Amino acid sequence: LQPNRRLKEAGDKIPGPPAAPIVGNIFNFKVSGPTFVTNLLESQEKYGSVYKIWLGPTLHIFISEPEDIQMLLTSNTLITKSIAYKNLRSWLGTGLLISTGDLWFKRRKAITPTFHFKILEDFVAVFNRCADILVNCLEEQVDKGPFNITDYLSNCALDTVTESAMGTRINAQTDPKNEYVQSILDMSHVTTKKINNPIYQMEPAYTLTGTKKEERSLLKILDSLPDQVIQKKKETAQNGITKKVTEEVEGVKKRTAFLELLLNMLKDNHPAFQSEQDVKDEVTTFMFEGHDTTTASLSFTMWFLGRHPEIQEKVYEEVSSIIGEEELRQEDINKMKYLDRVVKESLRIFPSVPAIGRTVTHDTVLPSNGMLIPAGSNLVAQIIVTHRRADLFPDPMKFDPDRFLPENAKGRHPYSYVPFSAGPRNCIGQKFAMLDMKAIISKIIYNYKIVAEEKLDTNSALIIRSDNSPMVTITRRER
Ligand code: HEM
Repeated sequence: LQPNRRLKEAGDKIPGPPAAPIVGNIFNFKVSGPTFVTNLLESQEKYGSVYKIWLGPTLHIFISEPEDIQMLLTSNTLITKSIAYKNLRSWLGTGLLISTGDLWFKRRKAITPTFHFKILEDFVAVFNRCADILVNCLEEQVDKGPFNITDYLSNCALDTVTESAMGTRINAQTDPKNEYVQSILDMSHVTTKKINNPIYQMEPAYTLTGTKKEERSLLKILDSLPDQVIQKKKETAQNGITKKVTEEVEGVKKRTAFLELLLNMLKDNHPAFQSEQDVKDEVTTFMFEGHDTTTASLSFTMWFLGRHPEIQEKVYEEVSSIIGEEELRQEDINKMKYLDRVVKESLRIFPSVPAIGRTVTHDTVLPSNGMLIPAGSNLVAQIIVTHRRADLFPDPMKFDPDRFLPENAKGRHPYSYVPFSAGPRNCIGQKFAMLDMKAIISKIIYNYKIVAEEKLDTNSALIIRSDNSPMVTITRRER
């Protein structure tokens, strides 16, 4: 549990909160929970734009200068995720988010074509269908007073990713017995408990804890949905149905790209997919990454729109000039320029992934101040802190979508805004997410007027989410 001497010496030169022997900062610096973001912002204020904490023997160096973030994210060598991600392994296995080296490279190369814009065009039809179901589900809340809209949004986001990328319909929105969404939330909390406690890093000790027991039972639920999804897909593939582009499988038009491709690669003995577990790890990763981040961002955007009626009206005006009798297509969604800025601004103040970390595999120097970052430490890009810096975004907590008008963004460092990360390990689902979210929001605002209560509680466990909020009231728009 002692850091090596070199790490200790380099760490001692970097400012940071006082660390206790052995445990370091685990009691005075929580890397999750409701105070996480304030913690980051206050530490930045107190120690400057580069500071460190010790979690047991591991050194974590936090950065927020755009040029330092650029160095980290564009590096082709600093691609190994930080030690904290190890705690996700029991759940996400070798999936793209946490794998590294040659395996990550092969997988990324194999999966990238499945997010081609032509495939996304087919996915947009799914986003439309799921958003229409959401609008119907919300009908039960019209004029009924405040309710938490996040529950509706998360089931919709889960339906869109499962039906599009996996080609399987699970009807999360209309099936009340779905434990998966809650289990993801619980598993995120288990994972951050593990990150916060270095004792939990020692497997024999961790095995004896209640947290491990909770993890085991959650994994049973979290494993079962990807299993079902793969099984359903394999059955339809055996029937030869998936080969026909216009064919329908259980009422779902064949639009599969991702999972079908993975199963084909497994059949063809592709070096990136050697076992069924490899496929399952990716399905689990994409179902988690593909719906949880999107849900969080949708919830925050709904809150902002519900608090800013004038901005909501501008969105309404824009979407009602585009939505018509026909299904929305990709080009229609791309025309929603104002809504695009609204979502971007919401992701600035609440980036679903508030910070990302890399293991420093070789000594590295920070461009902003020439500080040595030693091999063996972890660098953490505090996306949320950078997004809220007043020197980069004046009056940072003001919700102002027009910050993203090209004329207003001129001169801003390109790495001062990175909600989807950047460089070789950027978010593979960025375009997917923007189309999905814009389709969903446009349909909600086209049909309903939203008013949100002021209270918004946030909580961080891997990603930043709204906690039991936003509470909103909806009324039907008459046209
Ligand atoms: C608002 C929505 C989203 C946000 C803000 C977001 C953000 C991010 C960020 C910041 C990363 C980098 C994480 C890191 O370096 O540790 C990432 C990676 C990733 N995202 Fe997203 N994401 C979103 C939606 C999606 C969707 C819809 C999918 C899939 C359909 C997806 C799949 C992934 C995957 C697989 C990775 C790992 C990529 C790699 O390491 O090669 N994300 N995302």
